[in-house]
Amino acid sequence: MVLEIKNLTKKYNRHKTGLEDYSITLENGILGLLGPNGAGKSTLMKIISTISKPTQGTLFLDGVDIVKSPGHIRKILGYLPQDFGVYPNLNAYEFLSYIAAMKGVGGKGLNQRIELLLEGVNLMADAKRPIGTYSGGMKQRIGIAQALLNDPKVLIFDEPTVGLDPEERVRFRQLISDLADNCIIILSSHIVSDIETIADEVAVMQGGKLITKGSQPDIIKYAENKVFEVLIAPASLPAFKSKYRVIDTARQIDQVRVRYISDLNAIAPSSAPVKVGLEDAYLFLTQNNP
Ligand SMILES: Nc1ncnc2c1ncn2[C@@H]1O[C@H](COP(=O)(O)OP(=O)(O)OP(=O)(O)O)[C@@H](O)[C@H]1O
Repeated sequence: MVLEIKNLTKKYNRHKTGLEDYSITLENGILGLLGPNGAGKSTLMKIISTISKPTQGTLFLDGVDIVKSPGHIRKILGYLPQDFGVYPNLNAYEFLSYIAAMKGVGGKGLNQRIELLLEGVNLMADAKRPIGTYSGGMKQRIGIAQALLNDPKVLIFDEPTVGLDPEERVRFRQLISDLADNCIIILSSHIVSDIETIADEVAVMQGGKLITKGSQPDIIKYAENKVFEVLIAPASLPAFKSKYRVIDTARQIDQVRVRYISDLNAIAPSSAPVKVGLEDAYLFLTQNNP
């Protein structure tokens, strides 16, 4: 499948723009959306899910205009919104059966599919108690399961790992990695490491705009030779922070190890370059595009 998004703009009102002239082309595989609060990640996901209409721009899925024909994507869409709500009195079976009915998914295999999904998100043991008694992470997992009910070909997860413990994060990754060959999967996260372990490609967004999209090695290249480490006295840290863009600090016995972004010709004395990762590149890119 190919999803072609061109010159997408979403204006909520005269003062609020969610997306501005946003163009991106997606094919099967996992795209990680990274961006600070207000970058436009949810706005983009809502427009692709046809929950929200763009002010301008086009979205074509395999050549079909999904703004004009939303039904074309809805029947193959799985969507976990950021503010996913549940019916607290229903148990997991009942809830998934209800969502299946809403999506027009039925047939003989439905119960088996529901069980498979409940196993996939590790909720089998709790499937018969009301969802209202679930923890936040368990509710999130039922949200993940409902998105997968209709065997989707376009899967959109807005902050899917919120509330999941490390073990459940791994389980989530496994669940969606298996689908990525035949599916366009888009997921947003504030946790760079979640995207890092799973995404084939990464799109970095800020202020409603796409800063860049590419494979992880391509994105990481932006920060090469731009990130350094130095040991300084704790008392010098405030002055250091006012001069450099500090990414991270780690307290040593009587010093602080500071990781920071700088041009090579402006680094602090005794600094050493570091091997950069996706988080460094993300911070570098969003810092340079205020
Ligand atoms: N319904 C709305 N009405 C007015 N402005 C909105 C609305 N929804 C989003 N916005 C604004 O659009 C911009 C993009 O918001 P969006 O929720 O898409 O960002 P985000 O990247 O998903 O952020 P977060 O990570 O905080 O969820 C923000 O400035 C936000 O305040």
